[in-house]
Order: sequence, then C-alpha cells, then structure tokens
Amino acid sequence: MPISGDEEQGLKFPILIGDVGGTNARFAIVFDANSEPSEPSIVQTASFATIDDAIRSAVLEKKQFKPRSAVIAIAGPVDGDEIPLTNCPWIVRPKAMLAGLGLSDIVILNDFEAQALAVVALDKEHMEKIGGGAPEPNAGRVVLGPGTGLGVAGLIHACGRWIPVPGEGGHMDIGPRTARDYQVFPHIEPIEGRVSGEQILCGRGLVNAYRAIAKADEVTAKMSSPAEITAAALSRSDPVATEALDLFVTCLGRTAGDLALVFKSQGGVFLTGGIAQKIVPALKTGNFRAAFEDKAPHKELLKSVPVYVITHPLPALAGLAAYARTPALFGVETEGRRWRV
Ligand SMILES: Nc1ncnc2c1ncn2[C@@H]1O[C@H](COP(=O)(O)OP(=O)(O)OP(=O)(O)O)[C@@H](O)[C@H]1O
Repeated sequence: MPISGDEEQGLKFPILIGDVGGTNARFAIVFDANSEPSEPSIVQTASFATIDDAIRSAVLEKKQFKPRSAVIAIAGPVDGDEIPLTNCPWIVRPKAMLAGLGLSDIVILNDFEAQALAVVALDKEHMEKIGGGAPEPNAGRVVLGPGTGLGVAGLIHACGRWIPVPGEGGHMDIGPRTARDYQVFPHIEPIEGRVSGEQILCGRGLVNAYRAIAKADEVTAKMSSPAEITAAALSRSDPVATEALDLFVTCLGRTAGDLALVFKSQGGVFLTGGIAQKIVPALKTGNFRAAFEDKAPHKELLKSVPVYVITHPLPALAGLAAYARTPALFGVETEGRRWRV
C-alpha cells in the first residue's frame, strides 16, 4: 500500500525526475539541492513496453549516477498501486519499480501539478507576456495547457508554501457568445451532448472548430491536422483555418478568464503545453485578451491580470526539479502517492 507523505523527510539524492505524457517521456537526474538537473533524456513512450524499460534505457544505462529516489509526473489520475496512463498503454507500478530499478522512494504526481510547480520555478526569460499589469507575488495563479487534451491547474500560496491544485478544468462547458458563435457551435462535435473545453481547446479540438466553421459555411474542410491549420492560419492563407484559430484563441481567452475569476489569479495566468508556444502571434492579435477581459462586472480585475505563454521547452521537468530540490517550498500532498522500501 502507498504510505503517507512525510514533509520533513525529502527524497534522497540523486533523484530521478520524469514527465510522462501520452507520446513522450522526459527524464533527468537532480543531484543535490543546489545544482541544475542533468541533461534531459527524451524517449517516445511507444518505443518501450513499460516505463521501467524506458527508465533503464534512457537513464540507468546512460548516466553514471544511479538515482536513489524518483518523482514522476504522469498524464492521468494517481490512484492505487497500479496506475494506467491516459493516451498510452503503460501501467505505472511503483512497488515493482522500487524493486526493479533499485530505488528506495517514489513519488507519483499528476502532470499538470508539475506544470503548476514550474510556474514558481521558471523565471521571466522563459515566458512571453500577453498583456495585463504586473503580477502580485503571492496571489493565486492558474496554468492552462492545450495539448493532446486541455490540462488545468490552480496554484495558491498559503502558510508560506505554494500549493498546486490539479483538477479536471479542461472538461468545463464552453458555450456560444456572439452571433457567429451561434452559427458555428451547432456543428462542433459534442461529447455526450455537450461542448466541453476539450472539444475546442486542444489539438483535436482545433480540428473540430475548423470542421464546424467549414460546415457552417458549406465549404469543404481540406485540412485534418492541427499543425496544418495553425500554419495556414498564421500565414493567413486559408480563411477557414484563420477563423478556426481565431475561435480557438477566443475560447481560450474566455476559459482562461473564467479560471482567473475562480482563483482570483492576480499572480498570473500561464499558458503551457505544445500548442500555446506555436501560436504566440495569434494570441497577441487582441482577440485572446479581449475575450479574457470580457468578464463584467470584473473587467477591471481581469485587465490587471497578466497572462504568460511559457516558452521553456520542458517546463514540467523544471517544476519537478524545483520540487525535488526544495520540497518544503511546496505544499504537495503525497499521501497515497508515495512508496518506500
Ligand atoms: N503546430 C501546431 N499547431 C497546433 N497544434 C499542434 C501543432 N503541433 C502539434 N500540435 C498538436 O498538439 C498536441 C500535442 O500537444 P503537446 O505537445 O502539448 O503534447 P502533450 O499533450 O503534452 O503530450 P506529450 O506529453 O505526450 O508530448 C497534438 O494534438 C498535436 O496535434
């Protein structure tokens, strides 16, 4: 059985850190509380039958130092001793990992929790600001990441620590607002009858938006990949793709604004994940910020909230490294998510 977390007792160095997504897994080693982690190793999950095999090949057989403990962030809820991953056939079995990889201590976190930790760990050189005022240092923060799905986490400062609040915010309803939305939304593919954030705000969602616009205008939808649509939209070479990306950034602004209201996130809203970095010019056109601020009676509040695109290539790993080095800085509950020999 997993055991309770012991905040006073940090993990023993060297610590293996890992960010395991649906497609890629990234690993590095944190040697001590003061130094930068090792160069990351990135592998495709599809290339290995198990996470243990991936760690052996990417880390244990390559690095001189053998980790004594591990903090791994995974896409999916952490529950019990057998943890299946979303969008990947791996099942994480911490007890078997302890024995098989020679570790004495393993903590498993949610990937968006790691993204939230990154918001504290990264400095401004790894962020591009999209409007708003100066952040209030200890106010709430929000992280949103459109990628394979839409990840959401809050981050609050309490009792001298940063506490990540992972949730399922990517599945909140999102609805039409403008007259044009009312033409397009009926064509957006729903999930069990409703349009949730993830039906628009992720790679698959961008394709949904594109197809819905084509259907509303009775034109042929020629494109089928999110990258194709953003490329055509950013070069303004296709009007349907351009409108799809406009709708995407508008909906992202609305959802980000709603979450900023929930967390009163005057510390900032942070956009992460693979897509945000690739659409910075579209996020800067004004539609995103207009939708973000259009929250009467709290427009003034929202106007003051800064939004940042995280431009660091591996933010979750940076967040895990910060946690591994100084766990006392963070209020991460490890009960039921920590295994020791
Ligand atoms: N240029 C692009 N424009 C828009 N979407 C893109 C672009 N390139 C990739 N995508 C989409 O981004 C999604 C992947 O997002 P991301 O890179 O954040 O991965 P992820 O969800 O973190 O998964 P993993 O952790 O396994 O890499 C896919 O739906 C992909 O089609």
